[in-house]
Amino acid sequence: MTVTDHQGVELILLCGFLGSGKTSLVVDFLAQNDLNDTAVIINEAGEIGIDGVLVQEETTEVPFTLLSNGCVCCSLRSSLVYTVEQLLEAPRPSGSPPLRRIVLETSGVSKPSPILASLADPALVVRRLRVLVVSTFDAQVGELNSERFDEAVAQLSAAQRIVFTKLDCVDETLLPRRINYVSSINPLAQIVADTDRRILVEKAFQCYEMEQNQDEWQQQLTMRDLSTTAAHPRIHVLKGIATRALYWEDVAQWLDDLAGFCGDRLLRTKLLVHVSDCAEPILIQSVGTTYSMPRRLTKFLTEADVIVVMTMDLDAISIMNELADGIICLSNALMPTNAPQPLFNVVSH
Ligand SMILES: Nc1nc2c(ncn2[C@@H]2O[C@H](COP(=O)(O)OP(=O)(O)OP(=O)(O)O)[C@@H](O)[C@H]2O)c(=O)[nH]1
Repeated sequence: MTVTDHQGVELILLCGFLGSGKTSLVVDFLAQNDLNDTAVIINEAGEIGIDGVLVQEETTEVPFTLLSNGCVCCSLRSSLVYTVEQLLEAPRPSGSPPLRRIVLETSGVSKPSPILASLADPALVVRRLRVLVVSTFDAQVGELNSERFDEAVAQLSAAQRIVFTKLDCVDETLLPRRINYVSSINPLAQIVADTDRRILVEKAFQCYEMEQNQDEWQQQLTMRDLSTTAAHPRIHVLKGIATRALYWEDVAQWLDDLAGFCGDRLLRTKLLVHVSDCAEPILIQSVGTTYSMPRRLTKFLTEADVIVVMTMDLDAISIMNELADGIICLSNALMPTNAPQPLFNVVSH
């Protein structure tokens, strides 16, 4: 892995379980904005593209592609890469600004991890595509989907931003409980739960523009206070601390080892680390075992490292036993219900 600077088009990977309100969110976004810097791709598992029709009803201005009859997380992976490449290459209509954002609405049963692996295609990486995972959470259905379907958990745990939908159908006294539940699955995600639909929709599709929003990033990288959060029975949220001065090569090796050991059980990794061989702190993330390109953060002032690993059915002790000589010590930030406390001590620095 090498460290690069970033710029370019942002791809908003919109996931969320079946019927959780993805298409409605896209339709509202197109309706309330005059978008000339955005393109939309809709993926539907079935042959008949209802979502696509709904979105096209709303706009004829925005470049639109339908990938139907299969999932972009399995059968349509090469079509997805080709489609994104075409959008990035297409000449812009005269008078239009450069393409800034592609919204990819995935089918409700897609898992984000394989899609992210596809989007890590070298053809897209050289075009500096940045990916932001946004997941919808149906506040009316609440916990049910993620209790029953692995896909729903994978979508929520992969997200950098979780947008609550159907808030108009939920008693507002229930909202703190819902937020608590979502935090137990993904304490790192930005939660968007505005009851004003217009504001919610705007926030849902906001580009990260990281260079301008360092404070927001810092806030998101720091885990929320989890003291009142009830833990999910299968999801482990682990925090890490460096046991000695870090070199980038060692960090890269540790991440490879972590992915190799955890495999499918690795849901999410987020590291902001200071390394001895680079003046700026480095940000690297994964969804599943797919790591994003590491980034140097030029405006990040904090001295503290942030290391968070989220796993399914795999605790800190098992990982620490496997990566025994590791440079990073993991402990539980949030204990799954009934799980034993770790036996090792966290080494501070
Ligand atoms: N009351 C209310 N209904 C909503 C809201 N969002 C979506 N719906 C309704 O929920 C149903 C499903 O919404 P969609 O936007 O099609 O959901 P989706 O996630 O795109 O569904 P799939 O494509 O099947 O995965 C539709 O009947 C919508 O009208 C909301 O915020 N409030």
